Amino acid sequence: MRIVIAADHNGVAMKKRLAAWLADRGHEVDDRGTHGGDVVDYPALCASVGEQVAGGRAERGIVIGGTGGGEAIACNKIRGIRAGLCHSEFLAEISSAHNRSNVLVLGAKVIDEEEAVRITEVWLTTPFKGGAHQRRLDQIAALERGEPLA
Ligand SMILES: O=P(O)(O)OC[C@H]1O[C@@H](O)[C@H](O)[C@@H]1O
Repeated sequence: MRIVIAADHNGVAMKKRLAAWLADRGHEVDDRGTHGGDVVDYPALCASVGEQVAGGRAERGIVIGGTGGGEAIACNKIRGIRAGLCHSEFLAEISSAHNRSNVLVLGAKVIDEEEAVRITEVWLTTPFKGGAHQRRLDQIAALERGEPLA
């Protein structure tokens, strides 16, 4: 799978750990930065990841921040992105099974690197359930297009 990843200054070490773990598992990793310790603003990183995924150039995206709260808001502004902020394996499972999230958001101030690996594994391997969840995703897509819901 081609996976695009980014982090702000809070998540550089966690991004490095996840990128190595993903590469070890055979994924192609597109690292969009940031790479150093300087403070950066996360919205452009979120846009970079989101545009790659929404444009079909990556199958999934991962964004790491401090809490991930701002990153989730920013990622979900990109049309076609369903970003899930997941700080447990349960949340990751539901995010994939129900929400078919195509971007995983993590907070490096909330979870440690080993938790991040476990959460990512669950998120990547849990299949979407479809059914009623697809109907709800279709409704979300209609909201995104500015269409009224019945
Ligand atoms: O590290 P500072 O700049 O204080 O705060 C940025 C973080 O605040 C949260 O919205 C995001 O998770 C972002 O990473």
